[in-house]
Amino acid sequence: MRIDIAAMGRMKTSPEAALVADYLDRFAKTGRALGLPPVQLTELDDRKGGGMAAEAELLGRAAPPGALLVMLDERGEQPTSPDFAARLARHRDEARDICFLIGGADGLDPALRARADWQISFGRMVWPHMLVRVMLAEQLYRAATILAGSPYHRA
Ligand SMILES: C[S@@+](CC[C@H](N)C(=O)[O-])C[C@H]1O[C@@H](n2cnc3c(N)ncnc32)[C@H](O)[C@@H]1O
Repeated sequence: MRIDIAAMGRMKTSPEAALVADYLDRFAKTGRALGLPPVQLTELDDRKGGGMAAEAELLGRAAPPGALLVMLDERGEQPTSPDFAARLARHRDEARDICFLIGGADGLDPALRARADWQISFGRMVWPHMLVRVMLAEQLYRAATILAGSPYHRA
């Protein structure tokens, strides 16, 4: 199994970048004993400014062939953290690769969204894509702690 995040835009040195690195590091450490691999983050730039369609092309190419495509979108499902953890464990047990896709300022192209195996929303409000990376990294770490039975997730 591999777990990827493919996201539009490059994070410079910033509080968001530090948080993403910290949560992904914690995920790697907690996930090791659970058979969950470290997350690979791919940052994508559309230098030619080709819009959503060009971004969709880049995001689609960044996903490993055959990976489950999980798209972050405010119109998606809103799973609970334990549901998210259970789904992660299911795909680990199936040895299925997972690729999370996060759009840029204009969002994910509808044609790309039509290819999603799962669309996840962090609420109906729109968040800046860099914060969505932080939230996803935190939820991955939270999922690992839930699967490990550690007390981080108290709900
Ligand atoms: C600034 S948002 C783009 C918003 C865009 N106007 C749209 O309609 O999709 C950039 C990216 O952040 C992610 N995102 C923003 N809000 C989200 C939310 N509430 N839940 C999940 N992902 C979200 C999505 O991947 C989105 O493509």
